[in-house]
Amino acid sequence: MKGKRNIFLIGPMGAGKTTIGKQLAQNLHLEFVDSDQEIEARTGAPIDWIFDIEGEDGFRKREKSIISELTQRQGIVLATGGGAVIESENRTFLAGRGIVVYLETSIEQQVERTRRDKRRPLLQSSEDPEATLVQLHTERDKLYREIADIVVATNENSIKSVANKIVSQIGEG
Ligand SMILES: Nc1ncnc2c1ncn2[C@@H]1O[C@H](COP(=O)(O)OP(=O)(O)OP(=O)(O)O)[C@@H](O)[C@H]1O
Ligand SMILES: O=C(O)C1=C[C@@H](O)[C@@H](O)[C@H](O)C1
Ligand SMILES: [Mg+2]
Repeated sequence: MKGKRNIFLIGPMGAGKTTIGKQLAQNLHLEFVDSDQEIEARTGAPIDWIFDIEGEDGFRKREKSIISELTQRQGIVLATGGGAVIESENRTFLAGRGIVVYLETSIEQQVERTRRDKRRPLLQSSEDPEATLVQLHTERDKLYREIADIVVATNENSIKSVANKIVSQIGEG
């Protein structure tokens, strides 16, 4: 059934997965879910605390369990964490259970959009956030592309126009 399909947004920090995901869910009358927010709600602690106390490994275990669960739902727009694609089982679930949309953004935009945010420990702990973003892009771009059904640039476009672009590309517009 058409209304039951899922849309999974992937891409780096600051690509707009959370922001655009909310708009897209509204446009398509689907439920919006954000894996980072679900992890925080269930753990009862913000992401930077989880990283401090359990390390990145602990966070990735929680993320794996959430992605496995959320991708079994139907009719959702899921904004994933920027590093969700690192884990091969997450890639399998995302690719197999919905339409995967890679939101692509320049490093400059990522730097700008994440500058004021204090909830991204990989950038907070870095002396050179731009270099960290370049490094992450080098490691992850191929993983995003491996599972993406469509790739959408979010650089110059407003949130609404990116959401509209996704709707027309996935064929519901
Ligand atoms: N197309 C856009 N135009 C202008 N601002 C944007 C756009 N997309 C996102 N932003 C802004 O950039 C910031 C980061 O966006 P957002 O939190 O949605 O990114 P994200 O991909 O969910 O990142 P993360 O992986 O860290 O969760 C927000 O303040 C948001 O309002
Ligand atoms: O790119 C990443 O590895 C991360 C992105 C965020 O969405 C969070 O999931 C967390 O800060 C890690
Ligand atoms: Mg987000």
